[in-house]
Amino acid sequence: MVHYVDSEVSRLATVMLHRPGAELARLTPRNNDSLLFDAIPWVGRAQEEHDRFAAALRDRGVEVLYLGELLEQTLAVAEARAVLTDSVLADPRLGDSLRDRVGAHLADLGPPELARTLMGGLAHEEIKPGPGRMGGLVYELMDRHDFVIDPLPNLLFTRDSSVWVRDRVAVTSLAMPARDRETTLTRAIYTHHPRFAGTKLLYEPGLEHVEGGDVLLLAPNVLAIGVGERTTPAGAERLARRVFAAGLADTILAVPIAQERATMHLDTVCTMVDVDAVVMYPNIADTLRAYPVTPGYDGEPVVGPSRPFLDAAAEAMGIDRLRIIDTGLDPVTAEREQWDDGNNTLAIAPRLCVAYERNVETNAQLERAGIEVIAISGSELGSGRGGPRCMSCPIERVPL
Ligand SMILES: NC(=O)NCCC[C@H](N)C(=O)O
Repeated sequence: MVHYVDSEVSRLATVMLHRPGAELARLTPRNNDSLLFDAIPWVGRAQEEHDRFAAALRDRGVEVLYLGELLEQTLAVAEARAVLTDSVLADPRLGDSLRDRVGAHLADLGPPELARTLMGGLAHEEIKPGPGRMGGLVYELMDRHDFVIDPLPNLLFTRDSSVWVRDRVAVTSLAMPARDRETTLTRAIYTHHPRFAGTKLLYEPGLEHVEGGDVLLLAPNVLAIGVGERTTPAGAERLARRVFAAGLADTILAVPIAQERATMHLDTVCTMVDVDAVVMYPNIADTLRAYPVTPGYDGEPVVGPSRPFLDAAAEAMGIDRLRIIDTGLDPVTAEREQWDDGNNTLAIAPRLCVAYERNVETNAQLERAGIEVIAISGSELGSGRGGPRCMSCPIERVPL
């Protein structure tokens, strides 16, 4: 199997998506903020929207892998099952008595039900009764709707929990507690699923925070890493060190972005739509800066002075200039469409991208610039604040 990605825009051959399921039905007005959703999605409609997204990719010859199916197949491997079960049982909130009871519940589940539970969580009222399995004080003091295993509604955004750089995969280190456990699943898939046998990990959970939405493969030897609400400077530095040690790039641009929800990742303000073009939030285009990081003689990252991002990117990519296509037409439309993931396009070939249909002005700008847009509906999917790029983890692109 070929698993190789060295650009944002070359022809997409294989991608990992996650069809949203029971974990979205866990969202309520009481927990949606902490679970990082801005509204309560209509689950059935979100699934329809997602199915159309997947169909649009398949229609263009892209192989779509589903995280849920890969997880289920991974759980057939005894070691993976043990690792993943232990990871939820390690939660200190459980206490020993409830841990025993939850452990017995999980032990009774086959791979499909266990996969559903690891993704969708487990509520107090769903634990199977059993002789001698009481659950102790923790169980008694919980509300019946409380989670014994938290659901993972943001699995939908497969971009963030792993990112491929050439033939290696970085299993990331997610910053928000609501997403922390996602990488136990992606790590198990890449480590134990037969399809990924022999894959080398470039990064691991538990290291300094890095999220995939902050990593852009600007050109085969050039990465941009957003540093803001999610990826920390220490995370960018650690990833740079590892990328250099593996010889995967010769320049990394560390790009500070505002630490706000609207700009939680670099791909919320800028994504590539051609080898030399990005769709970008105009309100920051002139102020965005980059610190070029290159390998020193001993492989240690050497940091250069900060420069305007667009200049630094063009120079590192070896092109005259990076073309910019603006979000929206005016500052207010741009702000609205940036919030609704107008910048968050998924290129499936140079000058061909998937985007949310609601961002009418941005999509028109793209078309005017010669970029074909496959418009998908995302009224429900977007309630988690992520667009087509966030919802996709490219696993193979034809090398440029
Ligand atoms: N790359 C991205 O921008 N991903 C979107 C993640 C949205 C999710 N609700 C989160 O807050 O992490």
